[in-house]
This record gives sequence, structure tokens and C-alpha cells, in this order.
Amino acid sequence: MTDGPPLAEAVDDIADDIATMEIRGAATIARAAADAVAAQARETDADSPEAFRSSMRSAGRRLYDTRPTAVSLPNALRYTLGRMEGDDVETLRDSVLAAATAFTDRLDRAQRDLGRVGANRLRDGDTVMTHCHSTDALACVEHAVEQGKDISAIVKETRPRNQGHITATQLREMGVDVTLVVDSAARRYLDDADHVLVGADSIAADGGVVNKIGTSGLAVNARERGVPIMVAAQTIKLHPDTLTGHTVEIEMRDETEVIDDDDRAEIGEITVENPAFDVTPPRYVDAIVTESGQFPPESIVTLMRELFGESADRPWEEPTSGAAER
Ligand SMILES: O=C(COP(=O)(O)O)[C@H](O)[C@H](O)COP(=O)(O)O
Repeated sequence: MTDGPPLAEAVDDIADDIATMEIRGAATIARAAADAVAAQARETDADSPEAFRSSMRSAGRRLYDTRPTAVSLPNALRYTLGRMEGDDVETLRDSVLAAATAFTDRLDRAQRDLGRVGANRLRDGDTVMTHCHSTDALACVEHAVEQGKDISAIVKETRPRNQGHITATQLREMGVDVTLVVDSAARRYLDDADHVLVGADSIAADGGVVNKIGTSGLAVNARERGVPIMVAAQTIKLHPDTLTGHTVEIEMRDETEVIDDDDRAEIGEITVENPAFDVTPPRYVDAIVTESGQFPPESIVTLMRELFGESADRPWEEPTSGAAER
């Protein structure tokens, strides 16, 4: 719970679901955040413009604090809260609701357009190796299948939470042949792969790709094997804070995801670490596929500047004292 103006029930529920990973994956998190912002705008009983703005910021902070790595979450808040405009509560409310609708429409469009670009990199008969579960990555395969291409997949299970099982299920629904492998078998099976295809939680200004832990090791092995690495990431994955030198925070998750308490007690005193994400340096990435076309990682900064300018605002934060409220 957050101190401050009351939150709509949907905001608390969605924030809890993001924190516990009932809602997960960067694009899905962004959509849920926009839905939560809309719920707050609809349900707040704020009766003055100041109270309305404060209540929206409060919802924004509750959502922002759930998981730190996927920038799609703060970018969803930037889009929806950044377009809050008006001198009375009704106008403010309408502006937020319109922004939330526009944002989710853009998400759908971006994934469709990105899928079309990514599919062009896949040839008939190709095999992709996947890691984790990415809706952006799967959009590329789906579009290739719709083009009539025969695509197979080697799916890494992605310990500790086995998001590879979700990927395998969704690929089967598309009619793709799936071979599921444990993470440590990836290098062996890279010889059978034509592409490594992954998503991203954040992309830094230097082209570094933040994605599920294990992506960087996979990319290094793929480069050694000569298998191209393609990252499917709509532009809400671009992390504007990295333009000014900030690094992306890597989420550390609970140790019980790695080992349960009984097994741990049996082993004796050990340290358990559970980072959820890692950073793949740009030199291991061949292409970043976005809804605006494909980019070599080194040139992604140009797109980032176009979209965000030189700095990123944080409309969920309280204005500093003395600063005029927009
Ligand atoms: O790393 C993950 C999910 O991690 P988690 O399961 O910990 O949320 C996905 O590859 C990206 O979020 C991209 O997904 P999408 O393309 O759907 O945005």
C-alpha cells in the first residue's frame, strides 16, 4: 500500500500481479500499467484538479515500485500521465483515459509492425532458438508462419520460472515444431539453429540489451557458433534514462525460486543469488527489430533521442516544492 490518495482496487490488484509475476513480460506489464492508470482516472473521487493529479501520481508510484528492470512500465506511465491535461477534473480524466487507449492501441500496432519486420529476417525452413517468453519475439515467428514459411523452434526452458513452457505452448498453437531443451543444452543445439531470437526488457543507449538472465551467455555462444542474434523489441523498451548515463537496475528475485527451503536446509549453509535479468553487450547483437525497422545496436541511440529527446521526465513523482504544476 502507498500513503497518500486512495488507490482504485484495480491499481492495487494489477501492482500486486506485476510484483508476483502473475502479469509478466515487458509488453504485457506496460499494457496492464496503462489499464491501471485508466482505472485510477475513472474511479478516483478527487474533486479538484490538484487532488486528481496527486491521485494519478500516487497510482503511478505504486505501479512504478513493482519491478525495476522492464522500462516499458515507466514508459507506459510517461505516456499516460505525461498527457494529463486540463484545468478541471473532467478534462483531466478524459485526457488520461484517451492517453491510456492511445497507448494500448500503439502497443498492438507496434507489435504487428515489428512482427512484419522480424519475419523478413526468417527464411522458409529456418529454426529459431528462443529464451524466456517474449510476445515481441513470437510476433516475428507468427508473421513468418502467416507468410507461409515453415519455421521450427528450439526452446530453452529458462530456469528458474520456466517461461520457455509458455513459449512452447504458444509456438505449438501457431503450428511450429518445438524442441524443448534445458538451458545448459543450448550450446549443443545452437548447431541446429539459424537464429537466436529473444525479446528485451530494456535497451540501453549503447545498444546493450537487458533481457532474461541467460540471454548474454546464449548470445556469446551463438556468436562463437556463427548464429545471428536478433532482438525483437518495440520502442517502449528503449530506456531513456541511459541517455544520461544511468544504468538499468537488475531485479534480484526471491531465493526460493531457485531452491526450496527443505533442499536448502539439507545442503547446509550456502548463499543463493537469483538475478532475473542480464545485459548482453551490443557487440553480440546482430539486429534490434522494432516497429520502426531494424537497427544495428550501435545506432539505436538515434531512435532513442528522436523519441525521448535528451532526458526522461518522471510524471509519477511529486513536483519539487516551488515548481509549478502543469
Ligand atoms: O525477459 C522477459 C520476461 O521476463 P519476466 O518473465 O521476468 O517478466 C521477456 O523476454 C521480455 O520481457 C520481453 O517480453 P515481451 O516481448 O513480451 O515484452
